[in-house]
Amino acid sequence: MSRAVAPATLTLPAPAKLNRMLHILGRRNDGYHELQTLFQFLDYGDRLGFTLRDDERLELTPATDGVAFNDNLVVRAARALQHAAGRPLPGVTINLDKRLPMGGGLGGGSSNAATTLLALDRLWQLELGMERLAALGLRLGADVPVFVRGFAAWGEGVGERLIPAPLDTPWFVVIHPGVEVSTGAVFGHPQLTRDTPSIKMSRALQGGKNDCEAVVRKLEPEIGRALDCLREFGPAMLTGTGACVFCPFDDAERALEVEQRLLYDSARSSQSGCWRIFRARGCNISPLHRALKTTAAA
Ligand SMILES: C[C@@](CO)(OP(=O)(O)O)[C@H](O)COP(=O)(O)OP(=O)(O)OC[C@H]1O[C@@H](n2ccc(N)nc2=O)[C@H](O)[C@@H]1O
Ligand SMILES: Nc1ncnc2c1ncn2[C@@H]1O[C@H](COP(=O)(O)OP(=O)(O)O)[C@@H](O)[C@H]1O
Repeated sequence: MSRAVAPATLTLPAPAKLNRMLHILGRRNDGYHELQTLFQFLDYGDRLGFTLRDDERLELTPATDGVAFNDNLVVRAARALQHAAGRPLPGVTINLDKRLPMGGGLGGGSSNAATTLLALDRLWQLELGMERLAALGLRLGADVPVFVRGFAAWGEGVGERLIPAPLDTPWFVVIHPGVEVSTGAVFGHPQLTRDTPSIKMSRALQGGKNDCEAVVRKLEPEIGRALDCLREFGPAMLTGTGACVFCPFDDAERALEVEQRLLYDSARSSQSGCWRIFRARGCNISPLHRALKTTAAA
């Protein structure tokens, strides 16, 4: 049977995610927390370009600010695939066009890792399959599997048990309040709510809360200010462990109006003076998977 010729170059999106709600049910023996969450993608994110090389080197351009080469989730994902393949593979130059704020609760690093796994699986013609790729992803971070699988999902466990979630797909106005919170600091906080009873997805789809909000407000009051500001316009929430907050709108025009109002007002509302505000549409199929379907050989 003849195989399709694999492309030598691929350019693909690495979308952001939002947690439309996030409950913490308890703490496991290994210290990780059992969650229930609704993941949804945004049609906004980073972009990665992959070009096969004539040698065996792995290159990443430009360097990611504040992240060492060997710690970069893009590099770790490429190495995990090389290891799984168990045979020598051509090198690759990876270009990362970073737009998502790091540590913002938008899952940028995890999304970069997932895009790398799927792109190199195709370029290197490994055909490892979804289950293997999601399992490799989980070793890189709890949020990687949802980006690998590519459907909006009800996530349980640490977010690795995923079933498709029929979420509405509003427009969102997102604020990055110009501060950072560490995921570890939130999960390690003594006052974190850790005893929310388990619910069914159908109930979560009716609207929910983020159990990290109270602790995140304590750790970074600027995030609380951004939330309060957005709540003047609708049911705003925190994504993941922050720092980003978001508010859904049924129509694009209203989202644009709110975005512009916030851009105008943010100098007054913010204390950090560096809020970043953007608008994006929620999607239940990842832009990565849409692009992979349509990307032909370069
Ligand atoms: C909470 C979520 C929800 O989407 O959002 P983010 O705000 O980080 O995007 C994620 O599950 C985060 O996943 P991820 O960002 O990969 O977390 P990791 O780097 O694996 O974890 C950092 C640290 O947070 C703690 N941690 C993380 C996840 C979890 N379910 N329980 C935990 O206790 C652990 O102490 C861990 O060492
Ligand atoms: N390619 C990458 N992009 C972003 N962050 C990365 C990357 N590689 C490693 N990291 C590390 O992962 C951490 C979490 O990043 P990110 O996934 O963007 O945020 P969050 O988990 O809050 O949604 C960053 O603070 C950074 O140290």
